[in-house]
Amino acid sequence: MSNYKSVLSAVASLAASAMLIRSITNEFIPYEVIDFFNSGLHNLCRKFSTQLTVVIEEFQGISRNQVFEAAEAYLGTKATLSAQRVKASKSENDKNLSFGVDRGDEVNDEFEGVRLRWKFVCRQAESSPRRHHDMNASLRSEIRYYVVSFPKKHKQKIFGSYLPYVMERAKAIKQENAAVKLHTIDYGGYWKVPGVTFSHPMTFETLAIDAELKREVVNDLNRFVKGKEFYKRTGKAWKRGYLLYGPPGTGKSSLIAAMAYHLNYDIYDLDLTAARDNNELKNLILSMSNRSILVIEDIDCTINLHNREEDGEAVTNGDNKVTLSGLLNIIDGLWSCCGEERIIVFTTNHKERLDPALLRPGRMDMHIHLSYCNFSAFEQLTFNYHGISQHKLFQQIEGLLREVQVTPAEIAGELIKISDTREGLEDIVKFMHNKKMLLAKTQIDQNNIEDHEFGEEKSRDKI
Ligand SMILES: Nc1ncnc2c1ncn2[C@@H]1O[C@H](COP(=O)(O)OP(=O)(O)OP(=O)(O)O)[C@@H](O)[C@H]1O
Ligand SMILES: [Mg+2]
Repeated sequence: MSNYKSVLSAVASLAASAMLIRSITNEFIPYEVIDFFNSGLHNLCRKFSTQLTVVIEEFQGISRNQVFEAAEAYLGTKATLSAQRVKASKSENDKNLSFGVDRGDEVNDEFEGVRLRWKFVCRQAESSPRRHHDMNASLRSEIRYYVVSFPKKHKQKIFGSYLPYVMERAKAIKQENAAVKLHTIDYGGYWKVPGVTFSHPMTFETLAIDAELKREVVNDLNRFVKGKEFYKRTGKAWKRGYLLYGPPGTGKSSLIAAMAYHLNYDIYDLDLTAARDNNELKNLILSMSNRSILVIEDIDCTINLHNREEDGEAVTNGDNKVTLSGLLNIIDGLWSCCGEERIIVFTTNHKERLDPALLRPGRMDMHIHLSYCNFSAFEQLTFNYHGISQHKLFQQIEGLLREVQVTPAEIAGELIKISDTREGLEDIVKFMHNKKMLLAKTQIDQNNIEDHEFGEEKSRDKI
């Protein structure tokens, strides 16, 4: 017992002496000297450690450190796997929930066999005289940084491959989570900032076009986004042009929406009549962001695209001085030398009305014909609207679709009226029969008119 007491009193007196020494040193020994001893001890420990620790501070001067931002996004995806506490958040412009590491928490990661340990550190900013030289730190109430530790011998791999990988992954995570934005032109001739969240309901899953054509388009887009190396190797600008043509209501605008969602690219909807002249058009193109789709709808209507030779100085569309040569210069010149990962889409109901210069091979990489509804598109529509993929009337409808030209928009319009598909599909058959009869009648009328005119001509000849 006495032994126990003496041990206790020895510990107490040791602690008291330590406190005393500490307060004396704090009072009388300058900070610089304490720092010197502390860092000496620290350096000694570091020399013998096999681990290397990298500190990633939140700020770099007044701007945010991009490595810190990347770590924040990247670790969010890891946090749900190994952290004790996870932060969840979502802003209006995000599609999904984002997760983050909570203060003081640790996350494990592994890269090509190397184990890494991340920690998110937050501490109160000191207002001690020692920190006054650091104006930013003294203005902030909290200092935040990540530390990542890993075996020293893998330094090269971590700096050369892992950290760049974290940056790349973070970029992709942010892009995946950002909602698609639609940009239109304001009165001053600039893109409205910020764009509005694009919420068209169409995706490639719901788009009803020929199944083979759909596959072709999706594959083409996938090749394009993965083509960074290809475009670099071949010296081609990382751009792609699509011309969508076909009658009204066949899904041209719907296809653009599906493309934007598939790629997660913003849409820049360029109304050529809203741009005052070629110069304004140039500025608009220059101020677009990468990973975006420039859309020019109804190109045959918004600009007089004929008479290329004349349009150099001509006022082609009322007061609008945007010309075909201006547009072509942009596609060939500016468009191809600024920015990357960009898509341009033209739509028209009348491909035959476009100037051949616009259709020249190499100008628009892919011409996509959106046509009347075929059976594969019909099946997709009935599935979208009523969740059915089989029906006794399908065979009859398949036959009718070969004879009658109906647009997907018309079929969609009929399907939406139906409440009970068993009965309702009869109405669609009726609708197509009516169209067929109308078509036959117009054909007969047309023939009668032609016969009549021919008859009149003949009798004139006789006279
Ligand atoms: N291929 C399709 N798949 C699914 N729905 C379609 C399709 N085509 C048309 N629709 C329906 O019809 C509506 C109009 O289609 P959309 O605006 O895409 O046609 P468009 O070809 O752009 O016509 P326009 O030439 O008049 O601009 C869409 O909102 C959609 O509901
Ligand atoms: Mg359209």
